[in-house]
Amino acid sequence: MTESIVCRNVSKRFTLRYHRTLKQMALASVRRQDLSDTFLAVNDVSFTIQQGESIGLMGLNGSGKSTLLKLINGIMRPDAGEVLTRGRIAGLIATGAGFHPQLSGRDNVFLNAAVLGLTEAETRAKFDEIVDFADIGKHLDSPVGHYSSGMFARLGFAVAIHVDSDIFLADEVLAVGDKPFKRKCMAKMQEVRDSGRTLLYVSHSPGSVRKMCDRVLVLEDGRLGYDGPVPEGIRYLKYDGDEGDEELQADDELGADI
Ligand SMILES: Nc1ncnc2c1ncn2[C@@H]1O[C@H](COP(=O)(O)OP(=O)(O)OP(=O)(O)O)[C@@H](O)[C@H]1O
Repeated sequence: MTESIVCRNVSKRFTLRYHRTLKQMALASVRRQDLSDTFLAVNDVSFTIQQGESIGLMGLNGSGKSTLLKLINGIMRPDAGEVLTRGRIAGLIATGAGFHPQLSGRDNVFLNAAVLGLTEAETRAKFDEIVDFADIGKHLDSPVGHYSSGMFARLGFAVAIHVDSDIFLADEVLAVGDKPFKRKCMAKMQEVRDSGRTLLYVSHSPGSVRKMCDRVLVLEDGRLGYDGPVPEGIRYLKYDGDEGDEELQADDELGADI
């Protein structure tokens, strides 16, 4: 087996900023007190993912999932520990990331693909497929600064999924897309999984994680609370008690990020 992602005692610290009165600031300055609080968004997290594994990254809002993906992707550096990855990484982490607002969708496909490591010729060869998948019609030639968040996600996901990567990171992909697009994304991610690429998929939806993943990591206040099989992970999160709630169930069937 080949290791694909290794995190060893990874931590990331952020500064908590909140409003202070002028009086509080003046007093702190006189007393030479430091008014900034820091906290660990990712706290001493360790795990190993083998090439071809499909992992659901779950946890409540603010538990550190997106931060962990950014550390794996290399957008951020850890303050402690180390992150090792093997091969090319693609994915959709933050909607609109890697897009230039004043350029058209068409130009942004080339820009985004270049950022992900594709040559111009490679992008040209995949261009029609990418545009077909995004299905944003005549908006392809409008500046992306005027796009809705759903259109951003469509184009970003379309580019990322068509890059031949070894690791695919998916965060919030399904949160803003409409239902037909969500179905399309799920099908495409299943293809990614079946092709032996490593899939790390952030989701709040037990249904889509059951469908897509063979292992679950659960973050709790930045710490890795659970790492193991999917059904137990969903039970650990207490996400398995929605049986009576028709609205949640309907969303879940589609694999929506609720
Ligand atoms: N750049 C930053 N500076 C300061 N704090 C940050 C920054 N990015 C994230 N945080 C904080 O770190 C914590 C973890 O955020 P993160 O986005 O990783 O959570 P998440 O699990 O992805 O949440 P959600 O499910 O809501 O998307 C939150 O408290 C968030 O406010």
